[in-house]
Amino acid sequence: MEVTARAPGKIILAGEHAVVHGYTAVASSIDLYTVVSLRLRSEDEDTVKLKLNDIGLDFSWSVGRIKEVLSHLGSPFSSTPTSCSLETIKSLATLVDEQSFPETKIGLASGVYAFLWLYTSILGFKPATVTVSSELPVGAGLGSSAAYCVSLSAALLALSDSVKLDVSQKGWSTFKETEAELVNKWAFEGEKIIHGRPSGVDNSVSTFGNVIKFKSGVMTRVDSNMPLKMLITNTKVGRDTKALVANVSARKSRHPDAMCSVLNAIEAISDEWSTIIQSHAVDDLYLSANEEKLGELMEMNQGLLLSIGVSHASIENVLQTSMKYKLASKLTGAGGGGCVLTLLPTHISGEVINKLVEELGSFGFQCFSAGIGGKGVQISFDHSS
Ligand SMILES: Nc1ncnc2c1ncn2[C@@H]1O[C@H](COP(=O)(O)OP(=O)(O)OP(=O)(O)O)[C@@H](O)[C@H]1O
Ligand SMILES: C[C@@](O)(CCO)CC(=O)[O-]
Ligand SMILES: [Mg+2]
Repeated sequence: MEVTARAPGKIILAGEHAVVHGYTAVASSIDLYTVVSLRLRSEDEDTVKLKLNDIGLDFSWSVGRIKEVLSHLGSPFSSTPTSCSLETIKSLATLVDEQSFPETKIGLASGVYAFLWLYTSILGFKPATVTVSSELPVGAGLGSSAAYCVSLSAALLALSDSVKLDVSQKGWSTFKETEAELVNKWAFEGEKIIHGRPSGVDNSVSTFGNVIKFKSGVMTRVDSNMPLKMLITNTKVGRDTKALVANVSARKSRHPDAMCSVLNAIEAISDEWSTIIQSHAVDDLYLSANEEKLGELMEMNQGLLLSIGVSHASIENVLQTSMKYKLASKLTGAGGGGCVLTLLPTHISGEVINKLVEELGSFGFQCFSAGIGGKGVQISFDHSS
């Protein structure tokens, strides 16, 4: 039996970083997916194989070796969502090191630890082949880590005893609410291994899809009534969410009062975002006025993100370029490089967009658009294998 799970990436419309400290963020899923396929192997094959197509790495562990390395920690682990201890991460690192992880890709190792933790906790020691491939740029602010953890958790749970699914269904299907919550909780545990201190907004929007508001671990669905179009520019400057989040926390402990004021201002921006996108446009004039307000909110949010230290010269370059066309932009996700959003108002001409994309392209940046606010995680069973 083979199962395939796909989980969407996301854009943060307002409130990244602030959300880590208990302030509101607004996020939306996008129609770019990470896809995980999981095939259980017969017991005599005795290996767990992981193929990470986007980063060009393959792993293969014998089940016996995994048991040997983890048994002193009390594995098989609890099959309910549990945090991975530091001691366990050290043992998982042993399993990864034995596969001669290339030094140049060492920043990607935590994703493999997250896989091993989710795998051994949810499926125990069943031999299997797991393949991951993604339409999302990895480590660029579009929630690749969350889409990875959500799609992995979904595929693993789909073939576990913790979830009872109708395997006769054909095509993509969604999870029931309680099952989706379980997927989300496991994905959060995976995100903790990759991020250190995730707020939970990324895995929640990847699991449940659409537009959400998120504060202090609590998700509220936002009924968006506005057609939103964003140009996404990938600066291709590599960055690491874990390090950026840690830097913001350090700045907060150095300047608690100033940072508190900034984070409060970001929360006010998120709240206004969610009010505006929920309102029904009565006519074109009303829609244009709301688009202008969202543009201003993006400019203010970006200014505040600069003040907490997560912008980057490449991001500022995108802002200045889009400003020449009177368009508002902000970074999305953790910043420090990665992707920038530019709001494309309904009545913008195709000619302006083409010129902007060409100019951004001349700096080596890559522009694309994505559908905003689609479904969350889905699964599909293949009965032929
Ligand atoms: N398709 C993938 N294959 C393998 N590992 C992945 C994949 N997608 C994400 N990862 C893991 O997630 C890490 C990137 O996560 P990170 O949080 O830094 O970036 P992001 O999630 O793309 O951006 P943001 O958190 O700002 O939205 C990688 O280093 C890797 O460990
Ligand atoms: C930077 C951050 O706020 C968003 C990353 O997409 C981190 C988080 O919320 O976990
Ligand atoms: Mg991430």
